[in-house]
Amino acid sequence: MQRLVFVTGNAGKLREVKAILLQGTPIEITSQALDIPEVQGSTQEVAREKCRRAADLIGGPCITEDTALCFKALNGLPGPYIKYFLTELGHDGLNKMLAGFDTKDAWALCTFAYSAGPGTEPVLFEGRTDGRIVPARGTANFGWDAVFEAEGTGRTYAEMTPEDKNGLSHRYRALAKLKEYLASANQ
Ligand SMILES: O=c1nc[nH]c2c1ncn2[C@H]1C[C@H](O)[C@@H](COP(=O)(O)OP(=O)(O)OP(=O)(O)O)O1
Ligand SMILES: [Mg+2]
Repeated sequence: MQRLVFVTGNAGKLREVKAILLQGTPIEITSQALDIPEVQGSTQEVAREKCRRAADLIGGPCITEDTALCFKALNGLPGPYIKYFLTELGHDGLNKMLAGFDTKDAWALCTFAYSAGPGTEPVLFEGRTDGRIVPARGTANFGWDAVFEAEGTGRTYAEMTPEDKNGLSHRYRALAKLKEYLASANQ
């Protein structure tokens, strides 16, 4: 059994990561809720730096995760800053940001970072799910789930069962790569 500390302050992320990883992996996730300061920059820079700081804080191997929500009309913004946009503007405000643009296309991007311990360079695993921004639909219990309609489904994440979301989400796709990496590193 491989033990990994997932450093996150977000209960929704932890719930989904546990559900996805339970499907046949010898990885046990424990978590520490630390709110790590996040630098500005590309999604990769943000992810690397957060993981470095987390490894320093816990003094051992860990994973961290960053989620970006990227609007095509805005060249990928808000991207890694979506948390602040969501807090300040809400679901309605995110829709209004796109009012003057023809395309509501968007993508959700998840970046897991794995650090083998303090002083090591984090390795990144990205997963992306395409979709578009729509007026809120469904049970809004996690972040921007209600305003993100996943391509080809006609449903927002908030209208899906957890199983359906976890079968096609940005997080699921990134975790699949992390799982594969950990499995081969363990041989
Ligand atoms: O699947 C998702 N469906 C809907 N909303 C989501 C999802 N995943 C993250 N979110 C939200 C949480 C936060 O408002 C922002 C990401 O910000 P982000 O810094 O990565 O997360 P966080 O600060 O809440 O937790 P952490 O302690 O792991 O950094 O998007
Ligand atoms: Mg954060």
